[in-house]
Amino acid sequence: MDDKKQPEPVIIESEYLTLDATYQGLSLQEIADYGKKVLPENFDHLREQLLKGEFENRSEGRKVTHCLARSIHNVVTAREGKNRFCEVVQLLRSGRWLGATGKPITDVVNIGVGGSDLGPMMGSFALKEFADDAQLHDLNVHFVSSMDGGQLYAVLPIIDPETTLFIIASKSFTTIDTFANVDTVRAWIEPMLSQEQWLQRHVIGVSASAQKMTDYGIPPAQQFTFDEGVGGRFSMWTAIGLAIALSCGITVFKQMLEGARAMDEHFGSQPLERNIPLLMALYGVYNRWERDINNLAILPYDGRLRYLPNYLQQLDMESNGKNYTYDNKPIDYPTGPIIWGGFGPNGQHAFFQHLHQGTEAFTADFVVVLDRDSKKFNKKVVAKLKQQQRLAVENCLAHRQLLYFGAEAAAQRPDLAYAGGHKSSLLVVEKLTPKSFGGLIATYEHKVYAQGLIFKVNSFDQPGVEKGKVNAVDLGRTSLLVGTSNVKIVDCSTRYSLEKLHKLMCGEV
Ligand SMILES: O=P(O)(O)OC[C@H]1O[C@H](O)[C@H](O)[C@@H](O)[C@@H]1O
Repeated sequence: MDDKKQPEPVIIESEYLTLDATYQGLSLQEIADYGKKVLPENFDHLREQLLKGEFENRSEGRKVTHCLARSIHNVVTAREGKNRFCEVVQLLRSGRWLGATGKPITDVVNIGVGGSDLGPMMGSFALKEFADDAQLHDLNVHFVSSMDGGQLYAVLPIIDPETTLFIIASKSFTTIDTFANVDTVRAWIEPMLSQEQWLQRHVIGVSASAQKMTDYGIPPAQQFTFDEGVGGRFSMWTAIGLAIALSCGITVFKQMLEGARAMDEHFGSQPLERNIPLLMALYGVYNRWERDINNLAILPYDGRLRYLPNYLQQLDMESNGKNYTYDNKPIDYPTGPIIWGGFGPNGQHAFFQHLHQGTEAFTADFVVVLDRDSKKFNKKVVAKLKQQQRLAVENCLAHRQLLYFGAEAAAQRPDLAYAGGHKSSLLVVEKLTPKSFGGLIATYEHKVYAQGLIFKVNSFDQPGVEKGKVNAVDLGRTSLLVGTSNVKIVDCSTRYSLEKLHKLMCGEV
């Protein structure tokens, strides 16, 4: 197979990140020529518009402004115009924020879903070890997103209403999942605190709508807003990232923004042949259109990045999973792929068998971090941890090599034949730092943007999800009617479960 010949190296370095696209099996010249064919003629202008916050999100009638959000100066309360964000982070991290009964806050629960959960959770987890050690007070940060209350079930027993603060994170401040969790919390605090006490000392709201937070009863000094033009899946750079700042400190948060800004600069200034997000976008489109591969596995080989696949799933699939163009014409060609994946080293012991010898086509992004420092352990332990990091990198390289080149089997062992030929990229981060992390996430944002332009979709709306929400409300109304004569359910499968649910709720089963 041609594909398995020694490929030409395609290795592009940037400040925090290297893209090794050698195993995409297309030379730099070939992918650059492809780019010239598929990129819109005015790509340079559109790229500049994005970076300046001037790109038009047509269906929602506003500009796309997440690149402007990458500055701590923008993470302020709209109300007071001063940097209350930093102040609040410092108060909470130093134990000087007291609850209504005078006890310091020890636990913070971020209640949000989608973009109001995935970014803050990923960032807090990835950057925890960089937490500013000078803090006097240890703050535990928890995440609750699921509408079924399953996560609350686990968190409520380990926190105390008197020492817990809740971040209600919701761009729209209407999402039912989030407010279902908040309602349960409001019932839970009752024996210890009044609703008034809770709102005054135990809640921070983050939303694009100050009015909705005020209507909800959140004091202005505990409200953080951000621009409507920042989509939910692009909002971790705004006050939605409060949980990251609380977990790791304001310096870490600022450095993360700085890393993202450096990648904005790279994306905006580098020619196609040296532009990492753009090359990633082009290889992705090539795999989708020319090789007919419908999925991309995200495989981080560093435990700190274990939530990256979940995050990128929303970023990419909600942005480019579209079958209509930005000017509302039906699309008859493939658009964004299915994004899936998981923590690479553990995946080796779980789903990699299918990658090596299954019958489906896929592509993958392997993400490795070469080295790590830790001031938290003695020299001997640090040396061991470095060896572990190296072990993970070597495993990553070995598997991806086998996936690309395959292996011949001896005549008597056909089960050991690996067809190979699987295309992948390798993203190399020398050391995971707040800056390189910010740069990595911004790389994917720009990749998704460039692909959206090629697919001719609006990457910044999500009407399918919104229709799903409306249907869920309708079904909820129908559900209440089950058991009465005027119920209208469209299909037998939905009827079966609703009737069973109704009986359970009425105690008939
Ligand atoms: O932040 P919120 O307004 O609560 O929205 C949370 C999530 O809900 C939705 O269903 C959207 O599809 C997501 O893009 C969004 O991140």
